Amino acid sequence: MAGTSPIYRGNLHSIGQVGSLVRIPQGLVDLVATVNKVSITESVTDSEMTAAQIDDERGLRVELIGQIDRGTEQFQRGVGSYPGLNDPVHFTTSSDLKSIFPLSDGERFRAGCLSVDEDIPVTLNAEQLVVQHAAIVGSTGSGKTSAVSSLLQNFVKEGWNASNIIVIDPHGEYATALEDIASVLSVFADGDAQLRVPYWALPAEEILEIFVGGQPNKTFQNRFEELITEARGDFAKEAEWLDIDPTAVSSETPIPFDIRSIWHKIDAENRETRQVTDDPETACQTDPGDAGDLEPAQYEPYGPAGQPPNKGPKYNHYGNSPEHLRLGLLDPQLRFFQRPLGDPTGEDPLVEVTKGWLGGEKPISVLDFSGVPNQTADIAIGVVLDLLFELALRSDADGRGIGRPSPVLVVLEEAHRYLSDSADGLTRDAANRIAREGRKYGVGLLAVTQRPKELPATALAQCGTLISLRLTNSEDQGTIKAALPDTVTGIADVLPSLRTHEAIISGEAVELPVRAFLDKPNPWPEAEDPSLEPWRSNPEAPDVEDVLTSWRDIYQ
Ligand SMILES: Nc1ncnc2c1ncn2[C@@H]1O[C@H](COP(=O)(O)OP(=O)(O)OP(=O)(O)O)[C@@H](O)[C@H]1O
Repeated sequence: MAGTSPIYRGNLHSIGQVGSLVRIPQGLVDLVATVNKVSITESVTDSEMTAAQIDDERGLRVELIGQIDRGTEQFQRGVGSYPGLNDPVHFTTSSDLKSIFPLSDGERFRAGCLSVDEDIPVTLNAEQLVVQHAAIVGSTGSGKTSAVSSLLQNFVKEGWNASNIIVIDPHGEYATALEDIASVLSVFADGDAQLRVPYWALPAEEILEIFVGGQPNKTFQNRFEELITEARGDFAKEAEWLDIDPTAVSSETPIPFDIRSIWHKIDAENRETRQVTDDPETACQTDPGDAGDLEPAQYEPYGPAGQPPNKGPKYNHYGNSPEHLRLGLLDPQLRFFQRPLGDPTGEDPLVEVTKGWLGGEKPISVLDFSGVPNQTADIAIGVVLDLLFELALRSDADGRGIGRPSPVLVVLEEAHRYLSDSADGLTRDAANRIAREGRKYGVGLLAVTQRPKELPATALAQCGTLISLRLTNSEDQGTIKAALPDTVTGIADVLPSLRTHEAIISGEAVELPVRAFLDKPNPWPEAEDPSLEPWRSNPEAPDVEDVLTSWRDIYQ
């Protein structure tokens, strides 16, 4: 064909776009193939080339993917015959494409439209997408956050309005896009909108990592674990709603305990002076302090040159760690870990907490961790993933739990941060367990990342559907090419030149691998790049007073 952009029935057709489709008539059927590569043969040198030769040597490499029955106009995957030599190749028209790409129905929902023909919708199979895991990858600014927002908006709009979708939102980007269809829980909100991840649901080691950070004094750590085990056991004995053998409780069992009382006890041991070193009755306490208010107990200073008061048996054994723990407990950024506290006579507090994470009556829940230090947010996210997976694992298929009776989809923004080898141990294990085993128990994963290279190969291999936006880094492109089926690796060559919100979608949820424009979200997420307009139009110097006031407010 002469030229590459013919106009047919009023529409412009781009011939030979990588990712576009062609039709090859074969008797009663039309074979359909994807264009994988466009080339000019290298067998002729420039000097020998004539215009005619160049025309002759132009080539498309295509991958046969299916056939359309001319009678019924139905498309089916796979081909029954192969083209012969010199068979003509046609571009596909809108009506060909309509019979290839299924419309939204009770099983599929709209994701966007074909790049080569915006009138043809691209739909995704909801069940395959959710249960078989999926990944959305793309360099920064390629449109990942907007893509997730529009997919979720379309999904709910098209009828899946009682779903359990949990969006882990480390940067607070999704609230504006999803607030009509989601419950938004955030770390600094008040009341029911506050995101809560109780510290007592964590093993002792992680609790210390959150509140003390770094490497706490070893003696302190051992004593902390010992006291936690004791406190969890005592709670188990008392609690009416818990049916657990108190002697089987360890420092890791997720049973409530009061961390402030434990701090107060250890801190007092670290400061205690006594008249007689081995007689606790002779402690020289001047002020008992208050555990609830994090006020330390005070003691008389020890006497000079062996004079009483003497140092208590554990005086200064724990170094600065008790003080670091106190400061951690006072830190407003970590307050969301301190709620709810357990009440042995009340109800299981984890029931309310997990109901909140699942969004209550809303189909989506956004867990906004913005404002929390990365390392701490990562641990909290690990706890959420771990508990959700454990609940799904233990839910009966015909019960009222989550997982097999009602699948959960976890949307994991910045997935490389939680799945990679460098992630916190608890978080890495929880995220990888969902990637590996989630589909068996009805926990789906939608991993969103700008660094696919940093995802473990096993996690990417578990993703049945891959939505690849523009990728500019060659290592990331290599990872995605390796993850794509052999039939579409040619298409992957266009990854660096995709336009914003244009993607290659392949895998279980699509009929065929396609190059598509994903829909615009409405409303948009908080993903707009800041504008430089104020640099031209606003001559006043910035005033940060209000910002400082509201920042300080969180320390009240
Ligand atoms: N469907 C779309 N139509 C038009 N513009 C879009 C679309 N999707 C995204 N954009 C624009 O592209 C820009 C980047 O989008 P977005 O923040 O979603 O990308 P991202 O990959 O999540 O970026 P980052 O990794 O930096 O968070 C935004 O300014 C947005 O307005």
